Amino acid sequence: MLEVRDVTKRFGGLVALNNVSLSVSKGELLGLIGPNGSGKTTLFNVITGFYKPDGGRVLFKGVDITGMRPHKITRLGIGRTFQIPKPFGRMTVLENVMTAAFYGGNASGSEAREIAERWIEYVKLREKAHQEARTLNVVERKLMELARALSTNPELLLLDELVAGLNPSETMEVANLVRRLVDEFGITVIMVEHVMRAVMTISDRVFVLHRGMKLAEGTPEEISRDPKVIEAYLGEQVRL
Ligand SMILES: Nc1ncnc2c1ncn2[C@@H]1O[C@H](COP(=O)(O)OP(=O)(O)OP(=O)(O)O)[C@@H](O)[C@H]1O
Repeated sequence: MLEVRDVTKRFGGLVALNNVSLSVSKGELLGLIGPNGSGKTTLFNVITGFYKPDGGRVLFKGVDITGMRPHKITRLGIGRTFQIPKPFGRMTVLENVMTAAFYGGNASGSEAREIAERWIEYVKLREKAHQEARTLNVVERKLMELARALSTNPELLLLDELVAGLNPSETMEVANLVRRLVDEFGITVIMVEHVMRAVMTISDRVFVLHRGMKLAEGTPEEISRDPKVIEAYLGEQVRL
């Protein structure tokens, strides 16, 4: 479904991604982890066209999408959430999600409403659908962000720290919603996450970035006992 081949991205003298290769199969949930500043968000930005890589290629379903504009990539079937959601605060939840379906998913007006309502229901925000987005709390904003990404009708969904800032029970609730997207809807997911319990519980496979390079890749069990990974995280407040 997705193939990242030897991608390099520099910011001035800083090499944020150094020859990174990664592939994801259809229906897989890949956890993407790594200490702060290891290049996770940069990789998402390269895949979704927000950054043009300095080297390497990105292929989606066999099509070379390297350097394509973000809206075009969305329409090809790659959706994403952002680490810091920026909703239209004075628009309602429904309007926010409909906008994503309309512009990102290319749906007509009535279709957009139907799609938006379906995903709002899925993320359990139905009771808030007619409230302004600015009235939502942290969890609800995250869920609305997820509904917006889903409304663009993605085959591949990139989630950037979706559960950051949530309490442990909210975290597992949202993590389970994500797992169901894969199991019930066949959506392929790459999830960047610092909350190890969530990543290790729901991922099929985990990919570890460290200083812009691949450090390790394997099942959650393999990764949590990999000495290289444990060392990379030493000094960070994470439990593998
Ligand atoms: N637009 C930019 N301009 C300059 N440097 C950048 C830019 N975006 C990212 N970087 C740098 O690239 C490196 C990788 O950053 P990135 O945000 O991808 O890491 P991350 O793994 O997502 O980190 P975190 O877990 O803290 O979100 C960091 O050193 C960061 O400061």
